[in-house]
Amino acid sequence: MPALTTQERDRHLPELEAAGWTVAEDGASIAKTYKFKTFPMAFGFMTRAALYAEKWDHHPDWSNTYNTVAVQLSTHDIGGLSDLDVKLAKKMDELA
Ligand SMILES: C[C@H](O)[C@H](O)[C@H]1CNC2=NC(N)=NC(=O)C2=N1
Repeated sequence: MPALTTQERDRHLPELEAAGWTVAEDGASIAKTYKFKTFPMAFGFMTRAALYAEKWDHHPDWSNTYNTVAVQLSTHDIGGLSDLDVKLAKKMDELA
């Protein structure tokens, strides 16, 4: 999985930032914290996202506290961002 090119970063990252994702200072990951009304809603979101993570063999670094899910996405194999991070970020926004 290749790293996003400069042009791809310029195309995708502003859109993700507008949707509430923040790009890490080193540019190697993106993060977003989702807040739900209840724990079952937070856990339901994680369950749905987990099915895509497994299907795409691309897994989030995330944590859950009650109704909050903090997500960090990065492509560990390359130590940076790839298409899969953009794809999973968009899917998570769709599922939230
Ligand atoms: C062998 C397997 O394809 C890799 O370990 C996958 C699994 N899930 C992964 N998830 C993430 N976020 N980054 C990876 O590089 C990655 N690699």
